[in-house]
Amino acid sequence: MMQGSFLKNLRAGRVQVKICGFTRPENVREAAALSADAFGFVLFRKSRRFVPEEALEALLAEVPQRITPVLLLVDPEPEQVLRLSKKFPRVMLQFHGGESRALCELSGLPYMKAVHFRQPGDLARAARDYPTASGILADCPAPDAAAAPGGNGAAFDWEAARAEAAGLPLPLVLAGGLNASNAPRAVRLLRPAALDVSSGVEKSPGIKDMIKVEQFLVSARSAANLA
Ligand SMILES: O=C(O)c1ccccc1NCC(=O)[C@H](O)[C@H](O)COP(=O)(O)O
Repeated sequence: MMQGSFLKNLRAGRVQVKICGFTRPENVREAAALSADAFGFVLFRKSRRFVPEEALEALLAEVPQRITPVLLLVDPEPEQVLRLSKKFPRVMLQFHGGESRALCELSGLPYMKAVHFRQPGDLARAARDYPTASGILADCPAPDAAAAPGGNGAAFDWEAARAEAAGLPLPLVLAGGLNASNAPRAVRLLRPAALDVSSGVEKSPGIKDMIKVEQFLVSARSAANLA
């Protein structure tokens, strides 16, 4: 059983929120007092928010039952997926590279598949290719100079994704360049099940700013209420 209910119990008029890229236990503890649905931890070595496996236990200990911890991987070895799932059986996995469906399903844990939205059809294809995913996470392709395939604070063309977002057979998690100012437009246009934010609620990479987190939650939730 997964902690929390991220991408489950979805309700019209409420958008779920994942805050991604925590690196410090005290920062997780502070954010846990607010009303997010999932917290993400990046296990990709080249990320500015990289968390080594040995640090996970202390970080996950600060995540309350109602919040889903998400472990983010980029083209991991099958051994790492199996090791993590044995050690942390209550997490959701997020695959942010070119992983096969078989690798995503290997552990039996719930998972999200991230896809870089480049053109119409990308989200629908991902939903077809990963029908067992708990959700399709739509992110912006990494800018040329970026070291990581996510967490770059860049948004894709939401208008271009509108038609397929409306008919997606899996929950849509919208990511990439979100902040408290643009979240209402994102919610109105794409009506995602969840928003995923990292750079837009940070003081510096890996350090979340609680004022920005709170502003983001209020902004996203009130927009969803009106949508
Ligand atoms: O956050 C990272 O450093 C990262 C590194 C490698 C792959 C994915 C990464 N982040 C993934 C996320 O889930 C982010 O929330 C998403 O890409 C949006 O990030 P941002 O545009 O900074 O809000």
